[in-house]
Amino acid sequence: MNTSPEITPEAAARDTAEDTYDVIVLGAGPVGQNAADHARAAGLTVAVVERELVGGECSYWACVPSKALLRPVIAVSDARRVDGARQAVAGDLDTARVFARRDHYVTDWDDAGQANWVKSIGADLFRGQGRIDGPRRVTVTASDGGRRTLNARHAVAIATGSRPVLPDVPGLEEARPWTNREGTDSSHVPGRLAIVGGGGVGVEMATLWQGLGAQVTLLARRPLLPRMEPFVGDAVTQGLTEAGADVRIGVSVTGLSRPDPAGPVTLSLDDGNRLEADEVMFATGRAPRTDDIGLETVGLAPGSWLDVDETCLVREMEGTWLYALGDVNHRALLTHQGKYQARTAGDAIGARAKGLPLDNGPWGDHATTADQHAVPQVFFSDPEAAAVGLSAEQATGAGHRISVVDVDFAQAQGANLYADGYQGQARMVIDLDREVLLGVTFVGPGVSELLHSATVAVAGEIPLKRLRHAVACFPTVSEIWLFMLKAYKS
Ligand SMILES: Cc1cc2nc3c(=O)[nH]c(=O)nc-3n(C[C@H](O)[C@H](O)[C@H](O)COP(=O)(O)OP(=O)(O)OC[C@H]3O[C@@H](n4cnc5c(N)ncnc54)[C@H](O)[C@@H]3O)c2cc1C
Ligand SMILES: NC(=O)c1ccc[n+]([C@@H]2O[C@H](COP(=O)([O-])OP(=O)(O)OC[C@H]3O[C@@H](n4cnc5c(N)ncnc54)[C@H](O)[C@@H]3O)[C@@H](O)[C@H]2O)c1
Repeated sequence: MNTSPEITPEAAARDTAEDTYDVIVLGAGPVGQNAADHARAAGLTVAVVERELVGGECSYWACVPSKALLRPVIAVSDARRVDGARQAVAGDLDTARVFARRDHYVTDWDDAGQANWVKSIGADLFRGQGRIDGPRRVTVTASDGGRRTLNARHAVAIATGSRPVLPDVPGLEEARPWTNREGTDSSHVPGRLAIVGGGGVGVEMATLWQGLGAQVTLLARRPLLPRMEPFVGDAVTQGLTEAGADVRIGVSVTGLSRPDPAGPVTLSLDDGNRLEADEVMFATGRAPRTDDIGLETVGLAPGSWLDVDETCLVREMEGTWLYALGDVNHRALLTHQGKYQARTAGDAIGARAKGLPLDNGPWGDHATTADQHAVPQVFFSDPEAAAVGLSAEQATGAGHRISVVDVDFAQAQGANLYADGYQGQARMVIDLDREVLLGVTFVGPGVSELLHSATVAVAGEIPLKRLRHAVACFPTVSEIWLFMLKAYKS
């Protein structure tokens, strides 16, 4: 792991002058990196501050390792759905190779490659804890205590991400629970794993660890994946159950105990039951990493999510200098959406710095309009879950007059050729006043790669009348579009 400080006390003492950059980016996750890239492309000087690993949670303890671990699990499952191939995958997963694959994709938690990339775009990397110290000013404290002050001519972009939130239940500390970190960096399969929380992290972790051979119990207060259409959670619950996991809905943990640190952990549940496991993981949501970044020095509440406008400027701030990108603005806790915000804001910072007019009306170059209308999301569960835009409930809640079209994938021959007895469902939510799509949801094997077609249709506000002319190839899973559009017309 490369976390060595680049600012030694000697270096700090040598360089007493304060450094001034056009833009300072706090946090070098995928979002901070994209903001830096676009600000550099606009010809601005950029300092990037990172306290842990360049690449952020996404590269080392979230998206990348989880998908590297999930892919073998889902690949085997997919093969088992195809007669003739099923017979060739009779054995267990080679967990050592699966973990080695993960280690490859996280570059053994060494960030040298990504740090070099930051330098290659002409930005300066400062390793240490960044804190805002009044308007347009950031101090960086390295792990050896060296301090440096950076001034920003034009902008400070906060891209410090989020951390897991654990419920305040008795025995939490003694239980030494896993979070997304241990759930993605462990190289040992626990015999019994209890996972608390039925959102994206809980569902993917249950899929993954059950697939790797643990006996998983997933404890969720509400039906799984509650932000998606209800049929998604039902299908994913069925998939997990068929894989051998014990999925319990409507259950909360009231206490934990692990008297022997080397022994099992016991969970007390609000239904009166107790559950013994070798490890317990909490996947109960996220909090912004804004508690120790000096927000109080500019009149903002430490630890708060940061409310932003369409260019990602923090709303409660005077002037046009403070931006909040990615998880910290709570728009959509997704890497791709944070990167979209970073590209947009980076370009807006460039335009503002040059005094150019902003193109920040709906769908303009400097507006994150898709955050409101067309956020795509894939959960790599088995079956996969994919959605973009609004669910039927969200659309109705937002005051749209809608029509809902539900179609079973079994109708599409392409789906059946993809997986024998393909089980999956699709839904379109249509704005009846404009005859465009407000949202699309798919659940089924392989639907992750189908989602972008729906994202294009929703973001492009393509009239359904025109969508009919976008012909899906025979025989592909995409033929579902034909059946959805036909069901709407009839
Ligand atoms: C298990 C899991 C799986 C996920 N899978 C997916 C997925 O498949 N697809 C997807 O789109 N999203 C996924 N997500 C969500 C995704 O990880 C986040 O949305 C994404 O990491 C946000 O990027 P970011 O750059 O805002 O924050 P981060 O990736 O968290 O990066 C922030 C960086 O800022 C640094 N930092 C924080 N404070 C300071 C400071 N004061 N000074 C200097 N540096 C600081 C941190 O060290 C970190 O490197 C997943 C999340 C989890 C937990
Ligand atoms: N493939 C992907 O794109 C992907 C994968 C994983 C996570 N993510 C993103 O990361 C973010 C964090 O995911 P997450 O699953 O940690 O959070 P989440 O907020 O999506 O889900 C947490 C769940 O835990 C439940 N919960 C909260 N407190 C609880 C308690 N005490 N006991 C039982 N249940 C409790 C909540 O009701 C909620 O359903 C999400 O926004 C998600 O979209 C994305």
